[in-house]
Amino acid sequence: MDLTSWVILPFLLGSVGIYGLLKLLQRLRSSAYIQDAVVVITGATSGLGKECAKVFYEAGAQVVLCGRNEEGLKDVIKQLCLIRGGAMKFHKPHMVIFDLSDVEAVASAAREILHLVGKVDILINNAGVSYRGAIVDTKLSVDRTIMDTNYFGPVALTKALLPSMIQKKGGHIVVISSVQGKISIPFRSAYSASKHATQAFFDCLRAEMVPHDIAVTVISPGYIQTNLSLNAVTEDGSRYGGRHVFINKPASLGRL
Ligand SMILES: NC(=O)C1=CN([C@@H]2O[C@H](COP(=O)(O)OP(=O)(O)OC[C@H]3O[C@@H](n4cnc5c(N)ncnc54)[C@H](OP(=O)(O)O)[C@@H]3O)[C@@H](O)[C@H]2O)C=CC1
Ligand SMILES: CCCCCCCCCCCCCCCC(=O)OCC(=O)COP(=O)(O)O
Repeated sequence: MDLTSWVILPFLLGSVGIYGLLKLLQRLRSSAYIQDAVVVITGATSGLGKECAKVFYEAGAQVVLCGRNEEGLKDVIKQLCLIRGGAMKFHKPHMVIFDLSDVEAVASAAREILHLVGKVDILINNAGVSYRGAIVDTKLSVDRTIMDTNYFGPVALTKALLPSMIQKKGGHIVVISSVQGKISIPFRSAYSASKHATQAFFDCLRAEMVPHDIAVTVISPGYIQTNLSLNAVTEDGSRYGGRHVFINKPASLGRL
């Protein structure tokens, strides 16, 4: 036998084997982390929230779906119950109905969540609303509406659930911000301001939660085609009702 058969071949096969084993362990560890975990998702009736609900349900999490539209939530739950395959064991999804812009409703929703499932492992602050308008024409009440939903809502829900997470010494808090939480663009002042505030608050929280083993993640997506533009609030508080036209030129700000 030559050098290839005695040294290189066993080395290559061994490396592939070890790599495969590590990958398998990694997969088992991450699915074990999600299996049975309590995952609370706001804005679960549509877009990113609905997709998160599917992914976590499919991985065996106990999902608590939050929203203000009962029929919408029931519809998502029906869709989840049709999912086959994935987790070793599926948990019946829960729903909690409240308007995120009403801080008192948020506090009682947090109590309801803890009563239903006893703890929260992962909180996904996803719900949000868009805004379109010129600053000069926009009523202050509109700025407040956007801040109430996109900033005070997630802040209030997080604060209400935080003591229970600190007590159990662990968990993960996620918030869906936006590229607009880092860069401001014209005619989106209230939205961008709400996302900048969100970024700042959750950055502070991340640092404060280090001793409690609670991870805090701010996610900043770019454009995704969902119902967000459709439901954007305009200068006078009315619904925008249109969709974005994506102009396929890299240099243009086609969605402005
Ligand atoms: N789509 C995009 O391009 C991007 C989105 N994002 C962020 O992602 C998150 C999800 O948005 P996306 O999925 O796109 O949008 P959707 O409009 O599809 O979903 C928004 C969700 O938030 C809920 N929601 C809105 N206001 C309230 C409220 N006051 N109380 C309770 N629930 C409420 C909606 O409920 P209902 O069905 O009752 O309206 C809906 O379930 C938002 O925070 C958004 O800012 C960030 C960057 C890009
Ligand atoms: C060298 C300098 C380059 C500077 C480039 C600036 C580019 C700015 C890009 C801004 C991208 C914003 C992505 C926003 C993602 C987001 O939150 O999308 C949702 C909305 O904005 C709300 O939807 P609507 O359709 O109502 O705007």
